[in-house]
Amino acid sequence: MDNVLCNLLNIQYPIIQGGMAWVATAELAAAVSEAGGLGIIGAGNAPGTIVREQIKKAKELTDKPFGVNIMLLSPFVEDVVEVIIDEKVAVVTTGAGNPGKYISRLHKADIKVIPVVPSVALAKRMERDHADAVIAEGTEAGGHIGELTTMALVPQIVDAVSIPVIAAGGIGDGRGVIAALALGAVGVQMGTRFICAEECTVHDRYKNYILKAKDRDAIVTGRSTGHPVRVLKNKLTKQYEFLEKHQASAEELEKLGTGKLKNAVIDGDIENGSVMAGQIAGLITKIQPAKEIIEEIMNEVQKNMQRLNFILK
Ligand SMILES: O=C(O)COc1ccc(-c2c[nH]c(CNC(=O)Nc3ncc(Sc4ccccn4)s3)n2)cc1
Repeated sequence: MDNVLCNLLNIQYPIIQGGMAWVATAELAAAVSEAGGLGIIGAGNAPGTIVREQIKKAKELTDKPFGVNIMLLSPFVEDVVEVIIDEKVAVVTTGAGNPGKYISRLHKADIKVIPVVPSVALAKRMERDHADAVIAEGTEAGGHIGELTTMALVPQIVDAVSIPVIAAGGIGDGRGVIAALALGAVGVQMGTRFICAEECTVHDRYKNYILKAKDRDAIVTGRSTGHPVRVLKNKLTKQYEFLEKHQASAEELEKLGTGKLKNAVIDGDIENGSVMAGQIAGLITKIQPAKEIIEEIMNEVQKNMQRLNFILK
């Protein structure tokens, strides 16, 4: 497609898969890239050695461009940046912090840098720091989130910066893609929908918990710690809410949450693990190959654009 994002990243469709910690492995990233989107490996809190293994595996699975997401709360960020440069990864997205100090080093290695931003202020700072684009992620998203909705955040960032804006948060089908483009975005990033891709390696119980989720099941915990995270309701969130209600310390809350994403993703413990997912979970009804997800979404875009043209003429 002749689209700003497709031309920037050399991809067929303006669809990026979210680089979710523990969830976005090489298998998922390669399948999304093979299908014409941009697959992203989620570095999460993993050390450089693990990230390098994932990059090498993705290179075996696809010749198409793929990226790596750097989670800026990780203790291994410096090491991961060096591995990404050494492995000549095409694109880096970043989350949960300000990547400003890494951008010039990544650009020197001819790597595109696309930070996730939850606010206009950070989007403007990223433009000043020469980011190639920004992902404006609304609070509807799963995992670590900001406070503004996608509907409110995206147009304000589009008006505030001149670099391309990608919309994320609460987007799960062709209607969401059209809405994002209407708000001025050049493409979308989706996380929760791709967790339900066949190639995603999370435990089946995690995927099925998303399929069973209703519109109000994706709730926010941890606001009191300064690191709000959106997850699906379960026993863990009830424990978390009890502790937050009784003014537990940030350390106690941190202790409760540590390692819980892995428990859900690897062990399939959907009751006591952290089942990170966005508010769009209630819209997702099936597990499909990544190629089928992307083709279905692009068909919905075409069909709904015709419907819109009809209504608006
Ligand atoms: O430095 C500042 O000005 C603050 O900057 C930022 C603040 C927030 C963000 C932000 C919001 N959303 C994203 C992208 N999404 C994400 O990063 N989602 C994530 N999900 C799970 C993650 S691992 C984690 C992290 C915290 C607690 C528990 N686990 S990271 N980035 C980006 C920058």
